[in-house]
Amino acid sequence: MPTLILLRHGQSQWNLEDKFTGWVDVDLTSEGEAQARKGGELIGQEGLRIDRCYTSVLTRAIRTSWLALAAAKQAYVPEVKDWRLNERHYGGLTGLNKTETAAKHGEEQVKVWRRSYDVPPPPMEAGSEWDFSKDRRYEGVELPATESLKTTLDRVQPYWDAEIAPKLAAGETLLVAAHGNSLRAIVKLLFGLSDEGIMGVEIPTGNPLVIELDAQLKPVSARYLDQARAQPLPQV
Ligand SMILES: O=C(O)[C@H](O)COP(=O)(O)O
Repeated sequence: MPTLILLRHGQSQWNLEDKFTGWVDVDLTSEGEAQARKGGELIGQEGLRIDRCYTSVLTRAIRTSWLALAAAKQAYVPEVKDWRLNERHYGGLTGLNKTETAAKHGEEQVKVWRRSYDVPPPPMEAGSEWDFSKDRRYEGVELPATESLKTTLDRVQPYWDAEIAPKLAAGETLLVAAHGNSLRAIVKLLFGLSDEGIMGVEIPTGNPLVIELDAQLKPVSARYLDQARAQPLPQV
């Protein structure tokens, strides 16, 4: 049965500092490393045999995949990295403290920026200290200045359709180690959630979400392996 394991990276330094991160390449904290290892141990204990791993080009997701695969005793599986699995680009909010931004613009506005489906945060200004245009990871990529969840899904979906879905359709078990919002985009797609339905979905760090799929790649079951740190899931 096709099986997809979605794993959000462990706690990053900017998760800890409560900052909008997006594409900034912030590393894991020691707590985040421990979460990634624990996620991998749980994958191993479940007897899940991973055929392939997909991750973003951001260190926190890549290292989460390495730590988890090693803890699952499957460090040898092939791994592919692609920017299209990156976190959503947080535009002009990048690097700002989330609580301070809510105090300045109001909780409601920040909730719209963080969780609405199609309202993007303000764009990143040209020449910002977080400008990624010289970063060789993004050579040839038409860089966004900001992304909503919708425009994140617009770049995740072609990758999903071309690279990930065919492997699942062939019956593989895949680990996708990525980010809160690139994974929310995949959850919206897989579960057919409405634009409102996805707003309430939160994905905890370092907690493997195992989704079994039928031959049409419709979810037949979904559960977090660490029940103590689980969040509500859409109905299958
Ligand atoms: O980019 C970030 O700041 C986080 O990884 C996800 O942030 P959010 O939960 O505020 O969307």
